[in-house]
Amino acid sequence: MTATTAPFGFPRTQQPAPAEAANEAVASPTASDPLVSQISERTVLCSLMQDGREDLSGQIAATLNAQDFGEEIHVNLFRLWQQLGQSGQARDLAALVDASLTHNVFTGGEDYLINLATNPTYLTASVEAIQAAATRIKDLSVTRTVLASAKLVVEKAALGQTSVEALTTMLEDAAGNARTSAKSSRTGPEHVVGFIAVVLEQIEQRLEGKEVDSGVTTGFPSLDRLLGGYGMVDEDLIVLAARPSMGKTAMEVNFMLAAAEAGRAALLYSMEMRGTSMAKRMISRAGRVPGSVFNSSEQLPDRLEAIYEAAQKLGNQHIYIDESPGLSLAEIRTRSRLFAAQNAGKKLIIGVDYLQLIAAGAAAKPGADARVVVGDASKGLKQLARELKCPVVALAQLSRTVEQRANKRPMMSDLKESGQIEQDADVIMFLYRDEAYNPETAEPGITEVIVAKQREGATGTVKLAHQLASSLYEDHLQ
Ligand SMILES: Nc1ncnc2c1ncn2[C@@H]1O[C@H](COP(=O)(O)OP(=O)(O)OP(=O)(O)O)[C@@H](O)[C@H]1O
Repeated sequence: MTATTAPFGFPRTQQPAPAEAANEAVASPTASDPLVSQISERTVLCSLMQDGREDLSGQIAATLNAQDFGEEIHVNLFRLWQQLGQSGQARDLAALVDASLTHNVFTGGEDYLINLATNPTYLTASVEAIQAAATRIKDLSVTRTVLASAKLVVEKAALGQTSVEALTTMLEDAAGNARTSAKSSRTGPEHVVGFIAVVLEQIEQRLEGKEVDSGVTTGFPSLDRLLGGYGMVDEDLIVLAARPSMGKTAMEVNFMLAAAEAGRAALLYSMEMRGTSMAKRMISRAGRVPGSVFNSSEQLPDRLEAIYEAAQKLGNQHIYIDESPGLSLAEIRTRSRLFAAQNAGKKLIIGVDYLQLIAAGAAAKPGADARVVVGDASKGLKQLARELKCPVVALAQLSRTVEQRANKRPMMSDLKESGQIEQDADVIMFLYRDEAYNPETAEPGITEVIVAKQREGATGTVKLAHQLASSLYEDHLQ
C-alpha cells in the first residue's frame, strides 16, 4: 500500500474507494488479518455518527485513539471525527462526508460512509455491544503493539549482539507500555498533519466568528484577554499561588463558578476546607452575600431570597466538591478519571485546593522528601490536564521569603523551593493585595493578578476589585 499525504489531511492511500457496502467485506489488505476486527471497528464508528449517543462517544474517546484502529480508512475516519469535535463542530454523517472532501481525507468515499452510518447491523447494536466492540479494538491494538515489540526483541536477541540487560529492559518496557495503553487513549507518534488540521480548523472557525471551544472564561474579560483570549485553556496546568489569606480559595471559587456557568462540569478538591464551608463560599459569590450573614440571625431574613436564588442556580449546575483531606496524587487521578467517565461528553474543569496538601498526604509515607512529592504532584496534575483535556487549576502556598522583601509582590523565584512547579505549570498566577501590607494603600479593595508565566503568551498584571467577605472579584476599570 503506498501512502501519500493529503493537503492539511492525513496519510492516505491511492486506492479507489471501496465500492462495496460497509456490511460487505471491504477489499483491503487487513480484511483477513486476525489482529484487526472490521466488524468491531464499523460498529464503533457507526455509533459515533449517530445523534444522542454523546455519553457513549465520550467513553469511546476516553479509551480509543485513531491508531487503535487496524483499517486505514477507519484510522482516518476516527481522527477526522476527533478533530471535528476539537474544533467544536457537529460530527454527524454529513459533517464527516463534508470534512473528508474539504480536507481530501481518504475515508472510503461517500457511499462507504453512508452505508457505514445506515447499516442496520451496526445501527441496532446495543450499548453493551458497542462497548464490547471498543474493548475488542483496544485489545487488538495492544496485541499488535506487543507483537511488534516482541518481534523486535526476538530480532535483536537472534543477532546475539545485544546485552541481556538491554533485552530485559526492552521486554519490561513493552509490558509496561501494554499495561498503560490498554487502559487509556494515550497515543503513540502521530503525523504532524493531523495536529495542523486541528489548528487550521480552529483558525477557520475563528475567522467565521465562531467560538473555539478549547478554553473557558475565568469570568474576568481583562484576565481572559491577558491569557490570550481563551481564558483557562484545556490541557493546561494553571498554578495560582499566594501568601495565606490573600484570596486563593476565593479566586478558585470564582474560576470554578465561571466555568460551570459556561456549561462545564467542575470538580473541586477541597482538601483544606469542608464541603459545607466551600458551598457557603459559592453561595456567597453567586448571591453576593457576605459570609458573615450565614451566622447572623439578624441579617439572614433580609438575605434569604438571594441565598435561595443562588443555591438554586448552583444546584442546577454541574459543580462537585470532594472534601477528602490529604488525597494522594493517585487518588486524585483515579477520582478525576471516574468523574470524567461519569460526565462523558461534557467539558471539565478541575480545581485543587491546594497543591502542598497532596504532598502532605504522600509525604507522610516514610522516606518521602516533601519537595520531591510536590514536584511529583505538579507533574501528575499536568498529566491529568492532558489526559482529561481540561484545565487543572491548582492553588499553591508561597513561603515567607516573599515578606522579607520591600516589594512583596510574589515573583517566580518564590516558587524556587518547588522548582518543578515552575517547569510543569503552563500558567503561573500570583495574587497580591497591597492593603494586606500597607493599611494606607492607594488601592484599597484591589487584588492584583500577576501572570508571571504563560507558556504561550505574555506576562502581565490585571487588577480586579474584590469583596472578599463575599468571595467576589470583578473587573476593575483602570
Ligand atoms: N466571611 C468573611 N468575612 C470577611 N472576610 C472573609 C470572609 N471569608 C474570607 N474572608 C477573607 O478573605 C480573604 C481570602 O481568603 P481565602 O481563604 O480565599 O485566602 P487563601 O489565600 O485561600 O488563604 P489560605 O491560604 O489561608 O487558605 C482572607 O483575608 C479572609 O479573611
